[in-house]
Amino acid sequence: MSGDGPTVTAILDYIYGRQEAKLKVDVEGGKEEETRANQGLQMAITEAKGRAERRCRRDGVTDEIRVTVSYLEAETSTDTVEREQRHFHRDTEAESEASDLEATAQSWQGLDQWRRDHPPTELVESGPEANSRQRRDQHRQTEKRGSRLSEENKNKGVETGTRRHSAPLAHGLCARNKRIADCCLGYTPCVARQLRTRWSLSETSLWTGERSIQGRGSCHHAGNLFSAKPLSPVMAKASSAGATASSVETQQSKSFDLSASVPIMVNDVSGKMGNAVATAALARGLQLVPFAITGPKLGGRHVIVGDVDVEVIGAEDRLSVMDKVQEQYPNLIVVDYTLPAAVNSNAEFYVSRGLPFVMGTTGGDRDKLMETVRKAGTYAVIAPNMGKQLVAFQAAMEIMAANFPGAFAGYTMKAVESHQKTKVDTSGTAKAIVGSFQRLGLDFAVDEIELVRDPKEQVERMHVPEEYLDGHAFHTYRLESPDKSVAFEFQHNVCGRSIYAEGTVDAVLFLAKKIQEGAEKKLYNMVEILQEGSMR
Ligand SMILES: NC(=O)C1=CN([C@@H]2O[C@H](COP(=O)(O)OP(=O)(O)OC[C@H]3O[C@@H](n4cnc5c(N)ncnc54)[C@H](OP(=O)(O)O)[C@@H]3O)[C@@H](O)[C@H]2O)C=CC1
Ligand SMILES: O=C(O)C1=N[C@H](C(=O)O)C[C@H](O)C1
Repeated sequence: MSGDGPTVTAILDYIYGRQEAKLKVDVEGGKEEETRANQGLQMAITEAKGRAERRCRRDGVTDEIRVTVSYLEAETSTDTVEREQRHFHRDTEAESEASDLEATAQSWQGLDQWRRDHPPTELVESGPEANSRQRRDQHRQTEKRGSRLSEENKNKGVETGTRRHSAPLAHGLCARNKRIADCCLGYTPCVARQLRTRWSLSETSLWTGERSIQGRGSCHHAGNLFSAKPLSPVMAKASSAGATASSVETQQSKSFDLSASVPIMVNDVSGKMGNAVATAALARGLQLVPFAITGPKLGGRHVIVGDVDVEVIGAEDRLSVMDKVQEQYPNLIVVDYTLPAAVNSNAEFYVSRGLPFVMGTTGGDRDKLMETVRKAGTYAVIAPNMGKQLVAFQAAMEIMAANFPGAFAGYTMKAVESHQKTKVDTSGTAKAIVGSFQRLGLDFAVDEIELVRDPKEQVERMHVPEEYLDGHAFHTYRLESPDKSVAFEFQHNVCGRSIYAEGTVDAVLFLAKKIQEGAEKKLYNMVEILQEGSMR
C-alpha cells in the first residue's frame, strides 16, 4: 500500500450502440484484501456508482449500469511521470492516436490497455481516499504539457486558448475547432473517446481545416452529451471518406439527442453581461441566435460575437422578430441581462410566448416576477448571482439561517457593496445575503446596504483594481456583538464577469435538460442547480 493510501478512479463509459453503460472503478495503491475491508474506500466506490447511475439517468443513456471493480498494484511516482511524458508525445500525434484509440477502446481489455498508455489527467469521479500527491504530480505534468501544446499550436497558427487539454482527442479537436475544443477541455479520455466516436467520420474535416464543421456543430458538457448537427459539407466529407451520409445520420440519430444543441438568444447582447454570456456560450458550443431584443427604440445595431453577427432589435419590433426566431429555433432558450426596469415586462413577454428563460437581471418587482412565471408554468431560472462559488456562499448562508435562526440576534451589521458606476440598483446578491442575516436574527433592512459607485472611492477605500472599475462586485458584511467584543466579517470580491457568464451557460444547459426530461418542476434558482451538481 502506498504511503498516501489508495486512489479510486472511476470511469463512466457509455456504449451507445448497445445502449448500455459501464462503470470501471480502479483502486490503485491498495491490496485487494485491505481495500475490500476499507470502509472509506468502499463508500467512495458506492458514491462513484451512485453518481454514475445518476449521470446515466440524467443523460438518458440507459437505465442499466454494469459495475466492475478491479484492484491494481501501486505505481511509483516516477512511473507516473514517465507515463505522462509518453502521453505528451502521443498527444502531439493526436490524429493517428485517435485511430488507435477507437480500435483499443472496444472492450474493457482495450480500455485497460488504453488507460495504461493514457493516464487520465483528471479523475472523473474521485473518492475521499483519492491520493492527492499523485493527483498533484499529474496536474503539474499536465500543466507543463498544456503550455507546450499551446506553443506548438501557435506555431501552426491554431488558437487553442490557454487551458490544458485532457486527452489527445480533445487536443485534436481543439486544434481545429475552438468551440468543440472548449467543450472537450476537462473531459477525461473515456469521454473524449465518445467524442471521437461521434466525430469519427468528420474528423478529417477537422484536421484538414475545413471550416464546414464549425458551422453549427456543437457539443456541450451538461450530461456529457455530445450533440452534433454537422452541416451538409461534413456529410459530404464523410461520404467521400467511405461512409454514406445516411449511415452517419443513423448513427447520430441513435446516439444523440439533437435538442442538446441549445440555441440561445441573449437579451441584450450589447450590454456588458449579455456580451459576456454570448461569448461564453459560443465557447461552450451553444448556438447563438443572431437576434437580440433590446429596449424600445434602442434597436438597429449589430453586435459581432465570435463569428455571429447579432442584429439587435428594438422592443417595438419584437413580436414579428420572435415569430420568425421561434419558428427557426423551436428549442430556443432566452437569457436576459437587461435593466431592473425591464425585468417584469420582459418576463411577461417570454412567458406569453412560452419561452424558457434564464433571468440574470436583478431588481424589478421580484415577487411579481416569480408569480408571473409560476402562473404561466414556463421553464425558468431566476437568480441574482450566477457565479458558482457565490451561489455556494449564498447556499451556505441559507443553510446557516435555516439551522440556527436567531443565532445573531442583537448583533449589528454594516453591509457595503461596490459596483461599476453604471449599475443602477442595489446588488441583488447583497439583498439575498441580507435576507439570510435577517433570518439569523439581525435587524437590518436592505435599504441600509451602502452603495459605492464613485470610482475614486472604489479605488481608495474599497481597493478595487483600476482595470476593473467597469466590472467589479465587491461586498463586505461586518457584524458586531452588542458589546463589540465579537466581530465577524464576510467578504466576496469579484473582478470581471466571466464567473457569472459561465454560470449562466450552466443554467441554460440545466434548463435544456429539464425541458428535455419534461421535468415537473419548472422554476429554479442557482442554488438548486448547484445542488444538482450542474455547475461546472
Ligand atoms: N445574475 C448575475 O449573476 C448577474 C446579474 N447582473 C445583472 O444584469 C443586469 C445587466 O447588467 P449589465 O450587463 O452590467 O448592464 P448593461 O447596462 O451593460 O446592459 C443592459 C443592456 O440592456 C439593454 N436594455 C435596456 N433596456 C432594455 C429593455 N427594455 N429590454 C432589453 N434590453 C434593454 C441596454 O441597452 P442600451 O445600452 O442601449 O441602454 C443594455 O445593452 C443588471 O441587473 C445586473 O445587476 C450582472 C452581473 C451578474
Ligand atoms: O451589476 C452587476 O455587475 C452585478 N450584479 C449582480 C447583483 O446585483 O447582485 C451580481 C453581481 O453583484 C454583479
